Amino acid sequence: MVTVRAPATSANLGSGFDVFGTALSRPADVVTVEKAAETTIEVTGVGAQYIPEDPEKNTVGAVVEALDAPARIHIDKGVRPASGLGSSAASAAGAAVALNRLYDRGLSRKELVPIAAEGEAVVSGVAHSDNVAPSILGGFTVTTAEGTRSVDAAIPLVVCLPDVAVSTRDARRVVPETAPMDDLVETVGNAATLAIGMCRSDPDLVGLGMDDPVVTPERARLITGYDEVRERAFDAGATGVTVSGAGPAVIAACRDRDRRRVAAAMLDAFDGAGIEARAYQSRIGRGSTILDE
Ligand SMILES: Nc1ncnc2c1ncn2[C@@H]1O[C@H](COP(=O)(O)OP(=O)(O)OP(=O)(O)O)[C@@H](O)[C@H]1O
Ligand SMILES: N[C@@H](CCO)C(=O)O
Repeated sequence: MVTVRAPATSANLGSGFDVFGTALSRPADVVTVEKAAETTIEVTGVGAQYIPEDPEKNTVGAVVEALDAPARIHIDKGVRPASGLGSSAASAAGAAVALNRLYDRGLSRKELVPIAAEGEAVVSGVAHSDNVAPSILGGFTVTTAEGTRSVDAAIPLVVCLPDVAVSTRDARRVVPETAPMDDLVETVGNAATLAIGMCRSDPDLVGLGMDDPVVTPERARLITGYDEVRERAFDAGATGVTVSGAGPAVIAACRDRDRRRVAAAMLDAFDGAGIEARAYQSRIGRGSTILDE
């Protein structure tokens, strides 16, 4: 038996659509696997009632197939589904790390990234790796067709999750098919700024680089209260604010001393819009961890 804690993640960070991701220090899924002749999946925890236990429909089923590793699997969800916090990816990442160990497949963490991404194709139609990569590797990750690069960074984050669901599949439908050259230039500049900020663990540069003129404005429309939440977070000291993943969670970078104030301001703004929410005072964290074997 192997048990793995797989963290929530935030993809995109504004300027890095389908490329950037960060592991969050909290929340997390806990995935336990045991060898079995046939694969079965049991899901408990936050939002478990919305998650299929059929291996064909759960992200973990695709990982089992890819590793040829049938197992009895228990997923204890800490990451709510359809949150923008890489819920589907956390389970897939945890299963990939756990099954690799259970069956002694000997794959490196980086080699497990495309395997876990197969699970994302099951739910969103695209095997994007920007959530599974940080959930497996930890830190700040950059994923391209050439593979994944990662760096540890110490950046305080606040993630505010409203009590509404947005599916990644739906949120991908509003992404523009093309972008004007000016927007492309702005996005490249922001993404490069953010990457330098991560390498220097500088929350000001990271926040500055989180702006995105192409994808985020379209997705923000799906989140009631987004503009107010963003403004209030900046007023409270956030250095950057954007949609987390496909939403509806909103993520802010800040300094340690401002984290509580930013969290309170974001919650208050959602409350003003009539939306219940919860805030995670988080930071960039480590990747999947084997808890027990
Ligand atoms: N193991 C799993 N954990 C969570 N959701 C799962 C899992 N397997 C299948 N799903 C399905 O995936 C969907 C949630 O995934 P989705 O990508 O929409 O949200 P998310 O992972 O929280 O968001 P994002 O990718 O934007 O961070 C739900 O429909 C859920 O039923
Ligand atoms: N990059 C993906 C992440 C989903 O969490 C998207 O934004 O659709």
